[in-house]
Amino acid sequence: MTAASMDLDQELMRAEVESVSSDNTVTSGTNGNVQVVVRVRPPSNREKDQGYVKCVGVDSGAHSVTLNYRPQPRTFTFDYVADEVVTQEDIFAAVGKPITDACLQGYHCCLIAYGQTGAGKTFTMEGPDPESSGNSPGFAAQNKANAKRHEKRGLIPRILEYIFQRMSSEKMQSCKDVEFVVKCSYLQIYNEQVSDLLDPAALNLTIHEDAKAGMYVEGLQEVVVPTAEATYGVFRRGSENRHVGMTAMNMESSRSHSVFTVVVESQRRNDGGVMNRRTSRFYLVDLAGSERQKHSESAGIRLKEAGSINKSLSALGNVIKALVDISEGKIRHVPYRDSKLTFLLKDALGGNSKCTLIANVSPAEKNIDETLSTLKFAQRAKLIHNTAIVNEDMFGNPAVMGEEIRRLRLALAALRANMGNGSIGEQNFTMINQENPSETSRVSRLEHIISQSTKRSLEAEQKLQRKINELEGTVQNCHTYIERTGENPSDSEDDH
Ligand SMILES: Nc1ncnc2c1ncn2[C@@H]1O[C@H](COP(=O)(O)OP(=O)(O)OP(=O)(O)O)[C@@H](O)[C@H]1O
Repeated sequence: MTAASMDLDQELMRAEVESVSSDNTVTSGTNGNVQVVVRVRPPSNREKDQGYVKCVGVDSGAHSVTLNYRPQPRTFTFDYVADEVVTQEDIFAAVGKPITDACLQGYHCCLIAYGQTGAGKTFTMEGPDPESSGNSPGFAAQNKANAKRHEKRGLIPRILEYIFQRMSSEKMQSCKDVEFVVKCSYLQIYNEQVSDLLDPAALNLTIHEDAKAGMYVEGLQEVVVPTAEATYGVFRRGSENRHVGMTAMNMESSRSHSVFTVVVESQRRNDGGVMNRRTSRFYLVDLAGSERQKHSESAGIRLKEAGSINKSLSALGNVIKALVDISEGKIRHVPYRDSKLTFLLKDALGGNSKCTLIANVSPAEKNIDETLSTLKFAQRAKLIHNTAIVNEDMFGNPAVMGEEIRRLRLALAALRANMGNGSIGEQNFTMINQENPSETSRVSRLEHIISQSTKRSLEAEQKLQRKINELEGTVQNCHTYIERTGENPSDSEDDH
């Protein structure tokens, strides 16, 4: 077995293990629906002072949340539910780790925090505000106070740590060539305008769509980052710019959507010289507060903000609704272009990406209507079906790649035979998909790799053929010249 085939088999085995992981992990199988998590935060001091009444019950075993709504309680089931005692470490283990593993395998990923203002979105994504207890980077637990903060750090610092840890252990363990490059960028969408949080002068940027690269923002700064600490430093710098902007414009954090993007590029060379290059993009999204805006109380800047937030969150709701209709077999136009947020997140919602939504809610009865609306939104999002693929290219010597293609075709044929079906028609494929999803996912991964390799190999062969044609043309010209003049052109060149 070649090194490349061992890599592939290990990769496929890992994907399979992940799709059958334990109940308390939000799994990241090869394809599937948006994963939805609900997190209920503890009551705040303010809620306690105002006569706190609890209205949310969590059954973590049944993955359900019950809202004591009158006259009828309402129960919702999700992929994972976290009550107020669930720690930041638990959330990372259940939600952050599986999606980061998928990102490191080459899938585009997206983690979105949704919920009303004060429901715990920023706490979940980042941890407590560093301003409130010194400017600790959230990594090193140098003293007692820091150790407490360290424990409370949110998903973003933990994800960054994990990405770099896994990359360095792969580099250490692997005897083959492997290179990683990590880049990050940070933007916010405020009043339907995209601005660069790493470059405060870059305002009103434009979002574009590219057939190969997907969605991208023109002029957005992308920083190459060597370590988790450096990446977190970039994130903190952007978050500080967000705060400066907020004070200048007198807005609260929940008035803008922020998107921190981490891009992981990897390149692995196997013994045969075939290169495997993967690029995955990980969006970490902290949305504006989802509470309904009271237009009558808003004026000036607030009115404009309220309008923009309503527009983008209702556009998000409409996109989700259309996608759910599509997953139920209806033909629908998906209005991604109705807001900057939905256009930017086009791939993450219903496209080539794995997506986890964390719906944050307050446990207090006074917020029961907002909580119900968050839970309904989250329940709808659960029905969105994404088709994520590993974003990889293979390239190298055409002969070696030809051998690789042959090997992959054989592996595919063996898999198909294993499924008791020599040629898989569309109908059979769907049937097998239902019966044996893990085998099918192996087949679709192999098919994707074969199609990518075939494309690369064809390109390399065409290039080689063009070179051969060029050389043959030159040789022919030389013969003609010699026949006509009796001179060898290279001799005459030497004369000058
Ligand atoms: N699970 C939790 N455990 C302890 N405290 C929490 C938890 N979730 C949130 N909090 C606290 O609740 C308060 C509000 O949380 P946070 O700022 O994260 O809300 P938010 O949804 O991001 O609000 P906004 O939309 O205004 O940005 C903060 O003081 C935060 O520390």
